[in-house]
Amino acid sequence: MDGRLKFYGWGIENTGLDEAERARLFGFISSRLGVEPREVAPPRTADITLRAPRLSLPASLAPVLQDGPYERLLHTYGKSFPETVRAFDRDFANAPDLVAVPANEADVTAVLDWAGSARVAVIPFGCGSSVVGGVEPAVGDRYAGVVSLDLRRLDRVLEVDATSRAARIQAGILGPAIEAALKPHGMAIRHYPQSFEFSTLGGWIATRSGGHFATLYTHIDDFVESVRTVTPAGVIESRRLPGSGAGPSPDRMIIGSEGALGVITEAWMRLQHQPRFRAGAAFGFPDLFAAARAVRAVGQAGLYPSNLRVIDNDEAGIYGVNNYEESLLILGFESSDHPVDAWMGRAVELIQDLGGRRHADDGAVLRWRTAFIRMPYARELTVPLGVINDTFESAVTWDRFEAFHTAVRSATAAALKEATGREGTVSTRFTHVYPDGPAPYYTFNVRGTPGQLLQQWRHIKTRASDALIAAGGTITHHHAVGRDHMPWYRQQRPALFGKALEAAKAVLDPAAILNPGVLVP
Ligand SMILES: Cc1cc2nc3c(=O)[nH]c(=O)nc-3n(C[C@H](O)[C@H](O)[C@H](O)COP(=O)(O)OP(=O)(O)OC[C@H]3O[C@@H](n4cnc5c(N)ncnc54)[C@H](O)[C@@H]3O)c2cc1C
Repeated sequence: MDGRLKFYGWGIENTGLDEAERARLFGFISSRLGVEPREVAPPRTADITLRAPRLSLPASLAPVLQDGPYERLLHTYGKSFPETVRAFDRDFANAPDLVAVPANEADVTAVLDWAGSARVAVIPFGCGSSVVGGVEPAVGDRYAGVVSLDLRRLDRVLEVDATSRAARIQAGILGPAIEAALKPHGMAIRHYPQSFEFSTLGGWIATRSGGHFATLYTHIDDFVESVRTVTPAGVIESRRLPGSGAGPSPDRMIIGSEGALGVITEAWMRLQHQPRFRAGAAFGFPDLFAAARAVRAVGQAGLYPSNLRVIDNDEAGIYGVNNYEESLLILGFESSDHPVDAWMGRAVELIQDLGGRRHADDGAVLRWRTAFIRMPYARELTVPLGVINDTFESAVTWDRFEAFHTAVRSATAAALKEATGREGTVSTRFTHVYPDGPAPYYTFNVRGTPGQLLQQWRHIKTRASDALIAAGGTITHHHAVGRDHMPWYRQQRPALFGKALEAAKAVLDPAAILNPGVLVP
């Protein structure tokens, strides 16, 4: 990575939207939200006074621990809306006392040993792209202090097993570095979350991230062959196996453990050969429900397209894909082995039978994809102008989908008005699709009131989350639980399962130092 990460926004310092992209963003917030665009300077390290570290550096860990202001600021927040608001408010009250940057697994163990004996909380940190409050050191006053444990020096692909198509990869490596290391072998994981450039393998595993494939290999889970985790009680490493029926899976306990059970240090990951055959098309539908019927037909036909996304009329309009006149269905197939025309042909037939209007070219798809990749840079421009912008995602079975969507969308739209007194926008897309249901992803925007943005956001988030749990969805399909989703995660998970998780945590992390407040209260 060239340059330093921003501690208040997306990507590297001095990068962001270009002039044309800013003009489009500012056009949207002024015409749709009534916000007067202007440029606001972001926070600088020198603007912020941090509390003095409550911990002194133990001599034995001196090469691993840092207490410089930039490192402490960078490790205070992830990239969620409320975190960005607080960063622009120069509120870094929960900054970690120290940042640990271990060079190897022995360093990780040493940090955990010291933290356990000194009652210090430890927050595992990949690249801080959490959007659910997963990395903020907000741990209350039960602890003598907090250390953020950044895995960025564990950044190598260690071994490639070309026969089994798998690689042993360290947890702190960023997406593009995995890609570069595997390229000479003609392989890749082919897991591309939108945050690919600035997120790590360990973060993906810890959060059960959702990636490129819209069907079949939707989550990182599907690519994990085995995983190695350092816990305060010792190391757990699962056996490399293509599959196993030997009891509950140890990998399943670690995948999605969000830094609360241990520090993932490396994993054997299943690889794919690079695709040689591809086919794709875009279709228009009058509305989301019409497109959803076609998606269900393709999703249940056993064709498993790599791409099967829907972007509703609002999302298409906001992203500049069209003029809000239709929902866009994007279809794609890929294979490293065989032509995909037969699968493509059948999917096109199903979609057209259900009313899809095939686009003559892929202009709309390209416009959407470009805006989608660049969108993360928008928040640092809109937050200081008082725009409340956030996303949330879920999954629900097809039998409930239409009622679910109607309830969630209307609760969210109503909450925007209740919170701010103003109309906002709510748009939807499907990120992933299963034979038994879709994963809908919602984005909302509204002009908020500077000084009250956090309370207004909290009201909207609560109403939307209540609605999606009441309508039978999950509080998260791939963004994870973090601190923000805990109230609804507790409602969703079976109570006895919660107890079993607490018991597992008590064994693996007896002093309860790991990411307190996440997954286990
Ligand atoms: C613009 C944007 C787009 C996004 N797009 C997607 C998307 O398409 N799909 C998706 O699933 N998510 C997405 N996310 C969310 C986020 O990128 C994912 O949750 C990602 O997996 C986090 O990776 P990270 O390395 O940044 O982890 P961090 O944010 O640093 O950490 C996330 C959580 O994992 C824990 N953790 C991190 N590393 C380890 C480790 N080695 N061992 C144990 N625990 C660890 C942390 O304690 C924390 O609880 C997006 C976020 C942003 C800001």
